[in-house]
Amino acid sequence: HEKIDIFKPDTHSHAEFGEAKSVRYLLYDVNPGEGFNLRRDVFMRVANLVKLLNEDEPWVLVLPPWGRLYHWKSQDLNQIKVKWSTFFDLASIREHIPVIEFEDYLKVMGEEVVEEIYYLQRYKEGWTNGKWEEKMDIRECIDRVPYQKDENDKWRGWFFGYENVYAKKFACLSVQSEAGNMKSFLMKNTTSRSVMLDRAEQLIHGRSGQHSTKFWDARRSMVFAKHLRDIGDEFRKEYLDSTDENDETILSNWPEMKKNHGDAKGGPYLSVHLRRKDYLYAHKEQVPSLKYAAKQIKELLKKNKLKKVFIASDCDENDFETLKDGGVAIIDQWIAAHARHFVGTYVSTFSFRIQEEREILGFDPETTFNRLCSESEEECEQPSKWKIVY
Ligand SMILES: C[C@@H]1O[C@H](OP(=O)(O)OP(=O)(O)OC[C@H]2O[C@@H](n3cnc4c(=O)[nH]c(N)nc43)[C@H](O)[C@@H]2O)[C@@H](O)[C@H](O)[C@@H]1O
Repeated sequence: HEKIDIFKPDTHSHAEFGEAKSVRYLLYDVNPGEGFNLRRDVFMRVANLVKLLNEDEPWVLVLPPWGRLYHWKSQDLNQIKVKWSTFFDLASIREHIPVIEFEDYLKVMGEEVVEEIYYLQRYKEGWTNGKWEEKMDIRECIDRVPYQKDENDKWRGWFFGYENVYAKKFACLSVQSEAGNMKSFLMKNTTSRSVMLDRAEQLIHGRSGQHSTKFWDARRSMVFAKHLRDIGDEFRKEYLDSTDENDETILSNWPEMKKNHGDAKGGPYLSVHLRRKDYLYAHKEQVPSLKYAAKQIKELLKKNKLKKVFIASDCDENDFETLKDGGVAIIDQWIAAHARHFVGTYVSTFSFRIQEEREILGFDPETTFNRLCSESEEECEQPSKWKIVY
């Protein structure tokens, strides 16, 4: 067994639970159609479930390798089985909860196995009398599930592209529940060393939603990997006259970093997240034409007395050769997060994650919770201000 330092001193150490309780592993996956930034949101929900579990039992969250993402179109790059450390700083995440990469999990298990899988689904009958009620029950599978039993009674599925992995047990679980309430299910109904929740996006934030410190602790722990931040910082310095010292955006170890709104000044540029592709038809009414976007950008530059603009976009002109698509997107987010003024795209989770990053850095919310409008909107409602709480 490879020795990996997954238990940080401030989380519960294995020894604290006594020898009787051995470490258990929670795995999860998300609906294949979901993009990178919604997946980050699902991570926060599952992370806080693991946080709760660790109050009673030592559980480690197994980070689902990235891959097969609908938006990652670069053909020539090998974009499956991508480790979390490619994008995030695991030491920072471990300040919140114990986590392990899937590859390391397989080494620890010594076998390519997931012991039990629960495929989360809705209730067939929907919400009864239209009221939200917390519940979960093992039920027949409603939709066709992406797991099949082979001739040796092994459950086969995607498993992030690891072809030999199998599960011993499989069931569909209807849920109408916030992530934290899975704790009692896991503690009462499962005993295996490893349990996987597929379609984890079915679980909602609930009480650990955007207004809670729990949400923000998980969010703050998701620090981008240093090698990506460095590329973003290099670009800021070279093209945007932006450094952390001048802009008052110095990042410290997240548990100690508590900024006030307005502490951060930001680099002397405007940043825009201009979402195109599927949004051009999915949100036709709220997404501007390029011409109208340009008009708004010009006005914002004038209003904020800025001369430079950084545009993050998924439009086709993007042509980066050596970085994985996820890496480029993170650098875009990083640079956009450091601007003096930001404007995003209607309901894009990509924009939401930039807004959160700016909250962490300590920007005035007025410079953050903004979006572009389309020419057809009579009232252009601006995004809700999800302010950081400590
Ligand atoms: C309609 C829904 O929209 C949701 O998208 P939305 O929230 O914007 O945000 P994401 O879930 O991140 O998905 C959008 C993906 O498109 C790329 N992308 C978008 N904007 C940029 C950008 O400025 N720069 C770069 N480099 N890449 C960008 C990137 O790969 C990103 O993860 C999706 O999660 C759902 O799957 C669904 O399609």
